[in-house]
Amino acid sequence: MADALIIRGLSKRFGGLRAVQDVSFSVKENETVALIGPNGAGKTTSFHLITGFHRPDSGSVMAYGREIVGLKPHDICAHGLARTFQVAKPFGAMTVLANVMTGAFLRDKNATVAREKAREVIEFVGLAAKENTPAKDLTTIDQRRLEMARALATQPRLLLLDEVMAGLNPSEIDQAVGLIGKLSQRGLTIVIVEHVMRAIMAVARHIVVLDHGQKIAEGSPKEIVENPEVVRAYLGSYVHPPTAGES
Ligand SMILES: Nc1ncnc2c1ncn2[C@@H]1O[C@H](COP(=O)(O)OP(=O)(O)OP(=O)(O)O)[C@@H](O)[C@H]1O
Repeated sequence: MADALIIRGLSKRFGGLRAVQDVSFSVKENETVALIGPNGAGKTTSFHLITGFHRPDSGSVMAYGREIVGLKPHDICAHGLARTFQVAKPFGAMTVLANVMTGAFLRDKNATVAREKAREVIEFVGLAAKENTPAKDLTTIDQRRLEMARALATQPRLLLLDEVMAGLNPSEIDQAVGLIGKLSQRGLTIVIVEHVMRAIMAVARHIVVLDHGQKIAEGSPKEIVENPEVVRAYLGSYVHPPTAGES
């Protein structure tokens, strides 16, 4: 399979803090890759660097054969990379439909076409009954659905999901996992930042682990949960491998 995204030597400092240090990884087309690591590891900053919200100090981001470092977020979105935000930023007073149409307008300025496209993704994420609800009145899971719908309305090839499961209860997490699975079946390439490990294990085929801005491991979910350095830096609180003497 061809590479959708090739990241090489990505670095970003904030004053003296090296938020992302020489990070490299690739994402193949139609693959779901998870970016995990402890708080402050540099995951969201990596998303900001990939999607043009921050400019890296050094490094390269090739998306579908084109260098996108230096492009504006809008142009990166037009190139097929859409993202959600850790803290949802809908237009609160606007309805679900109007919010999603703002995404659809990227591809088509015709309001009728944009409305049609927006309705299609609203239906897909399960918000059809609430298309006229103001965004500020949505529950947490519906706000996440709206975030995804806004991103999907831009018709991306690659979707970057930043902690879309934060604050969801277990059954809502299952619904979100199901939705991500359906997107992958539709052919979308997905990069997901998430702390909910059982969700990561369910959706990701490949995992990249960051710690203090550096990549400390990458591999299949099985390789990652068995990696002692990853367990030490991050997974210790989630996975308890047998200690000496246990079977
Ligand atoms: N705009 C900024 N200015 C200064 N420091 C920043 C800025 N953005 C992020 N940082 C710092 O960079 C480091 C990496 O932050 P980042 O948000 O990328 O981590 P993260 O892995 O996404 O964490 P979390 O899991 O808590 O969301 C942190 O120490 C953070 O405080």
